[in-house]
Amino acid sequence: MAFLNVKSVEEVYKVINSFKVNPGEQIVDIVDAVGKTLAEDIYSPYDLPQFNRSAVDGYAVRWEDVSGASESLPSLLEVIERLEMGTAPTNELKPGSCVEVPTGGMLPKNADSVVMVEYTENFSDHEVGIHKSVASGENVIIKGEDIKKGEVIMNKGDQVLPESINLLSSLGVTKVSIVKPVRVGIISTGDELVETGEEWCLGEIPNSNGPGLMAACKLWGGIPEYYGIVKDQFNDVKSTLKKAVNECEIVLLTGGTSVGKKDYVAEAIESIGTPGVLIHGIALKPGKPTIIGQIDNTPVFGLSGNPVSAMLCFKLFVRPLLNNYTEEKTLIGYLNQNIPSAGGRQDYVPVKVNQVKDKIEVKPLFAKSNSIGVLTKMDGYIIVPIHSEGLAKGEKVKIYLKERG
Ligand SMILES: Nc1nc2c(c(=O)[nH]1)N[C@H]1C(S)=C(S)[C@@H](COP(=O)(O)OP(=O)(O)OC[C@H]3O[C@@H](n4cnc5c(N)ncnc54)[C@H](O)[C@@H]3O)O[C@H]1N2
Ligand code: MOO
Repeated sequence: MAFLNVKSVEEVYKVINSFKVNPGEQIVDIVDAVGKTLAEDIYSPYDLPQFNRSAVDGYAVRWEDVSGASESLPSLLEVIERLEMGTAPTNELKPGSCVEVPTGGMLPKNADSVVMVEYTENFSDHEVGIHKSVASGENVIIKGEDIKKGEVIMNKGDQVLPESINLLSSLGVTKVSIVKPVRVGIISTGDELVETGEEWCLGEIPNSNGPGLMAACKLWGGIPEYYGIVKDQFNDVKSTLKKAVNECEIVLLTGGTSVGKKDYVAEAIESIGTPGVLIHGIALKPGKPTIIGQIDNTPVFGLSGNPVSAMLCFKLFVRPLLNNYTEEKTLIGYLNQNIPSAGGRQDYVPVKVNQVKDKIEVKPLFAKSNSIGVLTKMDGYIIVPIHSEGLAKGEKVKIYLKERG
């Protein structure tokens, strides 16, 4: 039986890394680019800041005019201008003069430092006493100190974050080119399935994989295209798959991956185009019967009908193709009981974590891959390596936390 020739997870990643998913590029408003991948390097059109600015509310001075100033012997300076925020000074400093500046305000020519207002005393509208000396450059943000004109501020391939939008806005950049979100076709196969929201009879079940996978696509930067429920009929699976392959960059099917009489997914993939099925069977639990194929240039995934397996295999194998990859968050904890394993396959065991005093306690949730409830009860997974026959109580483990985007 084809899928008994299982491939290791590493071999699967080699196949996945060979896939070229190229949805093209698109220019969007910067706020709409958040979470997306940049398709271009971005160069700064300006120095940042664009002018020498004060970091404090105070008086812009020439440092030598206030050297030696103290409470008992203040330096007396002429106030030649009181600068309003958002305007440029109209005067330049001459020896013995100063300009009052607000935080962020532009420094007049020849000013090299700013004395904080707390260390000054207004003698009149045009005279201020300075009670403290400053070093040259003190309380000043120099033009271009943050970013230089022409500097690469973001690289092609970077993920756009809210803080990137702040930076781009500060430089007047309003649109950027991003990699278009990947369109992912989702087909739920199964005679027993009804759409969520519809009534169902005993023996039938609501299609939970369809909405679950659509949500996963959305969360991780793809655009889900839902093709509905398809009965376990070879021709129906084939025609829907063909349509989805023509319209999407990746196609997912759920159900029909095993070796049951009405499991047609592998056959349908083979019947449409080449190279067809590349992998059928992975040394992985849950997810053993997973199918990975390619029809012309479109990767096609036959995910197990079992929801725990479908969601895990999406995360492991489909998500890296969505151009939205961020490092997985992990935690270190200690098992509170033994976990047996058959060996010869990599086990992903759902776990709950609890902080007990100064230690993270890890409780395995021994759930079947059809136990949907575990998807919300679990905090993450731990991995039992392929050649291990289990993990022992007290063992230190890495927890791959359930991700939220
Ligand atoms: N003889 C063997 N049988 C099975 C093997 C095996 O090695 N030899 N492997 C088992 C494993 S492991 C898995 S995983 C499943 C994979 O089954 P299929 O992908 O063919 O899925 P179905 O049989 O269609 O459904 C399995 C299960 O999931 C429910 N399901 C299906 N679709 C949905 C959906 N959209 N939403 C919610 N639930 C769904 C379905 O009702 C079944 O209960 O094969 C084992 N069998
Ligand atoms: O591989 Mo299956 O998802 O364990 O039941």
